[in-house]
Amino acid sequence: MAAQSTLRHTAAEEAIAAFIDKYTEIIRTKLRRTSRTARLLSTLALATSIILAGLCARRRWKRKRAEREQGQKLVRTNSWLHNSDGSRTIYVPYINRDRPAKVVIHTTKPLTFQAHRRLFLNPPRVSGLGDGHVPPTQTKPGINLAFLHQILSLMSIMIPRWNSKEAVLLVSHSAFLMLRTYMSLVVARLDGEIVRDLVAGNGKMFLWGLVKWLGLGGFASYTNAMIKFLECKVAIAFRTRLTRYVHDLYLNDNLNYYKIHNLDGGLGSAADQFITQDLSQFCDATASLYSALGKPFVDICVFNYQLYRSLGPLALAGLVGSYWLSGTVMGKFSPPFAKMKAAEGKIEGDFRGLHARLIANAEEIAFYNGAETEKSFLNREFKALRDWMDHVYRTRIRYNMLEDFIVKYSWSASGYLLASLPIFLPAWGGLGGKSEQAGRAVKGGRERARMKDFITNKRLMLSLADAGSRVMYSIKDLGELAGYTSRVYTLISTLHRVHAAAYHPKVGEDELFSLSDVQGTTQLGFDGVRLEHVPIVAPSLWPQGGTELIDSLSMIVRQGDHLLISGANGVGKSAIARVIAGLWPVYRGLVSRPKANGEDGIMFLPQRPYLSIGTLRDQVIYPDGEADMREKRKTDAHLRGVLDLARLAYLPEREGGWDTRKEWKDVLSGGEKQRMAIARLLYHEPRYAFIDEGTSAVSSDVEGLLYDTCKKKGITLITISTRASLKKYHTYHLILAEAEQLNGSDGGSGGGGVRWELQRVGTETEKMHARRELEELREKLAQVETWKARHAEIERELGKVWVEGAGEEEGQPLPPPTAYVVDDDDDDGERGESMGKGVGVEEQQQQQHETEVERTDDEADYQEAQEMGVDETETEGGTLVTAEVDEDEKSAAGEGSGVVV
Ligand SMILES: Nc1ncnc2c1ncn2[C@@H]1O[C@H](COP(=O)(O)OP(=O)(O)OP(=O)(O)O)[C@@H](O)[C@H]1O
Repeated sequence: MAAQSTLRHTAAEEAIAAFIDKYTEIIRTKLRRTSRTARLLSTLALATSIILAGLCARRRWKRKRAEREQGQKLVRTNSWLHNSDGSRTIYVPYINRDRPAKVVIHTTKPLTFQAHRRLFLNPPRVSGLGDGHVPPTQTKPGINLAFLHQILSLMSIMIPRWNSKEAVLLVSHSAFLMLRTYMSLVVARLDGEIVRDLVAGNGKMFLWGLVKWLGLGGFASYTNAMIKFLECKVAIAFRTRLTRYVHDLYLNDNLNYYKIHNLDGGLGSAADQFITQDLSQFCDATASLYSALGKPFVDICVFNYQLYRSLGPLALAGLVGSYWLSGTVMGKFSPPFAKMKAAEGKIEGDFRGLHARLIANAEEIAFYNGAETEKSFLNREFKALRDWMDHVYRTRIRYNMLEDFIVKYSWSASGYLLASLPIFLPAWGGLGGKSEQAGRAVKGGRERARMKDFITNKRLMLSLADAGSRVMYSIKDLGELAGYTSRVYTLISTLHRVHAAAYHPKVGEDELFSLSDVQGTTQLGFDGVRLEHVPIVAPSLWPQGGTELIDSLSMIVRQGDHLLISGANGVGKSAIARVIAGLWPVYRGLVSRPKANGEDGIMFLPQRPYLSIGTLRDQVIYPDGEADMREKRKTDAHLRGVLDLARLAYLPEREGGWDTRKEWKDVLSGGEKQRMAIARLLYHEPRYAFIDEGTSAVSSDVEGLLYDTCKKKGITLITISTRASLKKYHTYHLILAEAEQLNGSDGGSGGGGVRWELQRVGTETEKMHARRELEELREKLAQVETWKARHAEIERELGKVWVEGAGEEEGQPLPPPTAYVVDDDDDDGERGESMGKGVGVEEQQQQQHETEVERTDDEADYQEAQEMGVDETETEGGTLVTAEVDEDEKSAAGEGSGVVV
């Protein structure tokens, strides 16, 4: 054996050596024939190309390394890159890879949205999705024409071009599906052959059949795995397209993310459920249905043809008949899966929404100790979900029974029947029948031929039954897909409606101040903030009309004219900011404002400070990212200066640097959050800024400094506050108040009874107003003096009544008025006076009763005054100040005696 192996080894080596010699000789001969110069040149070319390839490889490696480092830095700083074509490059950290993945995101073009409006806002009448009017009315989800229109419309987003990645994935998926069908055919034939050889006792062929079987099995397994893989890839690709499209439509300058909840209301409060869960389920269902329907469809065509050939036309008619019957019966008894899925999505969304609310408001709920109440809300919602799921499962039992019986048993029975055709009715039995007739002549070969044909046909029929059952099961899946499709279509059509402001009422149904009644104009690019005859209206959800807060407001704020807007709670102060920011519609009149948000434009600081996810740096520069900051040539040192001005210089050290990531809304205190908002203002340096109660939690000394800093930076401030004390930092004062509270106003009046008045701070008119107010206060004070005198008089009289004791005359002494301290010194004279006046018992009792009533009223007033801690409000030189109650005056007013004026 060893000698044999050595021999074989030597032979192999010799063969290799001969091969090398042969080709070396060829090269040598060729080289000998070429000239010296050619040889030199080719050597040079070879060396150059090697050097160039090396250089390229090095450069490529360097670029990759720089890219990787940049990616890691961008991930750390929560930032991205702007590309010249308007796209963004972001780096996504992989969980089990040290390198982040690079993703380029292209924003959907406005033209694409316009082109798609036709599909989502003006569906064809035949689809039954509304009557051509926008917004389209909702249809019941189901397998109908509306479903066809919806899925085709969504397909135009998911597969935008025939050469897109998604189309390529689908084509490869289809190729593998067809390959698997072909393999099933080959397997069916091989199965028949193996059984035939086994029955015939042909061992060699039987073993060879097994080898082929195993080889085929390996390839079939690969095909199946690829089908699954490509199905998932298609689902992810669809989801990526749809999610990016929805995000571009949802989060843009038109503020659709605000309007969809606050103005349109078409999605309820669960847009997140639509975008996350429903969208993902829709994509999974579409991709799996493609393979669930695509493969069985191909299978059915191919296997039916094969069976037609081997079993004859009667078998084909039988097969088609059994499909038709099964489809009709199952269709009749099928529950409305689409509707059920759509309803399930909604209830799931509501439940999830409640949990999201709990997380967002955890601190507030914890302070109120509201866990029990929140739990009962959650349990109630979950019960609704559970009841619904119970109902769905119960409905499914009947359908599953029917489905199982039809697919597993009735089809196999008909399969046996059809397979017996060539045996019992050979004339009608196709190829099988013919071979049956031929086999009768060959003794012994008949059984074997029958066996082979039967096994092949049985396998074909099994595959056919499998394909048919998948089609039948897919009817249910198709119904569920219709439910998801309806939800996703509703999401995108609602977004298109909000984006295009496509609100058209039916004739004669236009409500005042509804979304279809928006007639105002917004002028962007104005250097200032101007409102001309603009009604301030709190909008209601479409199609209801809004509530008018102020009927016509006109004002103008120019550079350097700082304006304070004050008024009672709920009067509509923030509403003005909402109208100017474009959150609420301009129903009438003209609104002019700067175009840009932020630098050189306008900025709005909302009442509730917002802190984003990300690093500490992101909190200061929001809504900019680090890339924007670098583009503006601003550095961390600049940010430190900004924080210093906002009195937050200690934050970077305390929190461990600029790149620290935390849940900032929980980390920063109320005042710190407000100062962070001011820091943002100082970073962006806009020309105009709305500050809505932006310093209410900041101490008054720091408040003054912040205002001065902002003004020094050239920011024109428009402050919204209930505190008139902020007036000293402003040039103008817009007062909003109920009509009766605003005397001598030369402003406008609101339909809701709200009037407005614009005053210049510190002018003669304002001083006059202040003087008038002072006069009124003095008058009130004089009244107080009169009340004091009257009170003393009553006390004296009461004292007399008590001492003389009218009850004594009756033999029933009156109980002493315990709340009153009787001054003995004064008593005698007054008692005499009283007696002299001859006050009767009844009269005295009446007097006492009246005094007690008066005392009760006065005590209530006093308590109120004490709770407020202030006595009256005075106006000095255009600044409202509050005067504390003078302690002496308090006691004089009866604190000591228990009587208050
Ligand atoms: N999204 C909304 N939809 C409908 N009405 C709203 C909406 N937001 C506020 N309102 C109503 O509009 C009115 C004015 O609200 P606004 O927030 O402007 O009050 P405000 O004067 O700023 O009060 P505060 O001093 O309490 O902040 C209130 O009656 C409020 O209930």
